[in-house]
Amino acid sequence: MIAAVVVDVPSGSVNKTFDYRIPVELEGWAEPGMRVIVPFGPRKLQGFILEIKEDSTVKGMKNIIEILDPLPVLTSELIELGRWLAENTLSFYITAYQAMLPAAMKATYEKAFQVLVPEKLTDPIASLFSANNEINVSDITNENPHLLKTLQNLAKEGVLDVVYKVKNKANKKRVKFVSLASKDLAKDTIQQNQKKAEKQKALLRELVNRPSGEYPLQEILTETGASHTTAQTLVKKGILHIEEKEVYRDPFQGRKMKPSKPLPLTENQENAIKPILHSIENNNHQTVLLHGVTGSGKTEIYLQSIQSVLDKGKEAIVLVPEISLTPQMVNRFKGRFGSAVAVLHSGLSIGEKYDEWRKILRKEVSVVVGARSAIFAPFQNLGIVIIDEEHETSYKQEDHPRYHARDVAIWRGKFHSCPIVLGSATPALETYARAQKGRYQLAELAKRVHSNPMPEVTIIDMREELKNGNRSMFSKELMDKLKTGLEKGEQSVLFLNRRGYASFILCRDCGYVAHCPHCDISLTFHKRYGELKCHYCGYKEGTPSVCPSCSSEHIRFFGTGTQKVEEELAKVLPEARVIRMDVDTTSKKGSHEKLLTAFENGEADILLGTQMIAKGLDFPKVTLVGVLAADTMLHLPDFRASEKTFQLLTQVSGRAGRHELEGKVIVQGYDTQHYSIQLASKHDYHTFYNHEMQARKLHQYPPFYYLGLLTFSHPDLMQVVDASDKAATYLSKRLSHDSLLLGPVTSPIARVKDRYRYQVMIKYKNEPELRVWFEEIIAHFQKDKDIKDLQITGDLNAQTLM
Ligand SMILES: Nc1ncnc2c1ncn2[C@@H]1O[C@H](COP(=O)(O)OP(=O)(O)OP(=O)(O)O)[C@@H](O)[C@H]1O
Ligand SMILES: [Zn+2]
Ligand SMILES: [Zn+2]
Repeated sequence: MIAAVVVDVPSGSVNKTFDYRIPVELEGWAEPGMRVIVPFGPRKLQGFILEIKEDSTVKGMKNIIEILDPLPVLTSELIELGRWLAENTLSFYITAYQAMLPAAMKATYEKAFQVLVPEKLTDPIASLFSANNEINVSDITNENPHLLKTLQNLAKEGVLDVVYKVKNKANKKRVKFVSLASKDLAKDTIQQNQKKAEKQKALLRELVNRPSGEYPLQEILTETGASHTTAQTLVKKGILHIEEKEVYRDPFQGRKMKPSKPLPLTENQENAIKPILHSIENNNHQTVLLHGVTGSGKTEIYLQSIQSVLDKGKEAIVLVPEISLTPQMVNRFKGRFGSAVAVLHSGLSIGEKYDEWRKILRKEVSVVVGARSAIFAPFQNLGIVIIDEEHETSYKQEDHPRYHARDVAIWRGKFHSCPIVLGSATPALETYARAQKGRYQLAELAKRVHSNPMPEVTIIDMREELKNGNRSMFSKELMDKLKTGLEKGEQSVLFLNRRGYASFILCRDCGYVAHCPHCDISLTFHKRYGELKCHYCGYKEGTPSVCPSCSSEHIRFFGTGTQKVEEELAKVLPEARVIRMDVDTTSKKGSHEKLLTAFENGEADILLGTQMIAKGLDFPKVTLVGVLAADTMLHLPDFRASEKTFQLLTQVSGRAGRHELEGKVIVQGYDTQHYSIQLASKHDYHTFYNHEMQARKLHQYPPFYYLGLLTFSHPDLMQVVDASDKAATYLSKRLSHDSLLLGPVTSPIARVKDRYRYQVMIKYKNEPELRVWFEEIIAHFQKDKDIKDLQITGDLNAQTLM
């Protein structure tokens, strides 16, 4: 039998399957979807069997060396999905398949020298191989590049051999345990009064004082302050034993989950869940947009839909944006479905992720809650996919393969004839437009559960505050409300929008922000050249020293950090207990959860934070939400700036007054007249939608046009300019006249890691050949040996241009 294998070489010329013979001893075992190790040139590579067939026309076929999996890790559905994914995202097949699997299953490769003719080796080389017949190349290069040359020469002479090894990343969790070789020996060592070895003695004393047995090495080291080297020294002296053992990983070990029962649905919820249940019962595919205001009970609808899927013996995937994948969120699903739930998110270690994923493959769970890549969960009887906060940009992967989880979900929904539910209080414009056209079914929840009102929003113009002599970052009203909240023992959330920090200039007196005259986006400030620049069309102008609109000198770069806000709070409200949540305070594993739990338990009065506190939080005692600098994001060089601002303000406001206590929101900003701020304060999605659609139509942006984007990067600016120029010319000859070609221009991020970046943008409605042209361009430059280091990425449906 023959296996068609796609191998782990992400390159254009290898982007196909290769035929390998299945050796007799592996016949009957090999199946499509299994990982294998195959010879490829001089190397050994990991690959996936995509197909098993009777024969092949290939001459001189080699044998499969090894099969890595007892069962296929890619189901036949995923094999098909991978093909579609690779083709539609302009990725290599191998990249698409690897994206579907946990990182632990990706191979790493090792090159090593092995001794062929030991007699010909002289010292010191011979001694290198004394312990083992083999040395990894990676072990040498770091320490001694000179030695590498010697070994390479020996390999040329045939004294050494070069072998390629495939490593599986550690799949099982291993922990080092330490024990004493003999207690007496340890005691003797402690007695010797050697001054230097204090740490060694401390370590031994710790173990002597404990009941004999093994202890996790890390625990002992932490306890005694000794280092790994100290422990190793004692092992060499024969006083200690260290042994690695396997332990089981459970990210939710020892965590208490509050069990929950289905709630009787409100009338609104009853209506909204109908189309979903209908699709489940009739086994037909349907995409349902669940548009429900914050606190309208969307989650309860998700839970009950999942229940009916489980009742039919099917499985469910729930996607949640990474930053709202909080323990609170997970508990809502674990509380209802208990151990039937697996969780996949980036906070887990590679191994924990792998373990959770295996539970899915082994059918030990039937619900998975996770971030973007959980859409590839290898369920075989999928009954529903729910995408919460469907408008979130993190559902689009901005690296190969550039897929959008929403598109993959719909593909799988068609395959399994099951519903896809897109939930949001602020659906993406594209999504709502499709619902209006009837391509998606629309279900709306216009009211909060129990009809408690949406919080009242007050907009404060900080220019006015400045005029009235208030130079602080808090408006008078926000200060007053913070104080009242403190007195009443209620909680407040302060939100600082950090996106767009210092990248544009703003007049503190009149709110003026420089815009491109051609593109309807703000100009980006480039400190190095002291100029303002448009990242879409290349327009530029000098930085003004006075405001062009009101001649004020208070024109400056905008930006304030959370830390500064915290300091200011300590000055003006010293009695308030503040928890600050930003990248700095949450970088340690588990700290995110700790801070939220502390706030939930009332250990603080104010939660101050960035984007990460905007979503999903459901705290009963929060009555006030303050938004500092609501408008910073409006000025990002992004055609979605208004949409993102509206979404964010709506989300943040939605954190207030979700339960018995009434909520209040104060939004501060400079450009407060902007429709996205005004309409968010009125909780008016529909007007916003209509307004924004007009703007998009006028400026030819999605959802009226798709954006195709080709990005070029190279360390040499001239190469990038030249290549992008050629590509633009190539495309301009082929594009239909309904399409628009923009550029080449520098990318919004003009240089990354010393590589210059240029882009060509195509706005198009229907361009069926575009994928082929992109592929041709990419292939053309790959063949050109002179510009070897040129990287080109293509995206047929770019979500952002940043
Ligand atoms: N039918 C119901 N009866 C009683 N309480 C309910 C019902 N449905 C939901 N709730 C409660 O109402 C609150 C808000 O619901 P939920 O968090 O699901 O809203 P949401 O629409 O997901 O909000 P957001 O988009 O802001 O996250 C929750 O505390 C939830 O337990
Ligand atoms: Zn001004
Ligand atoms: Zn422009």
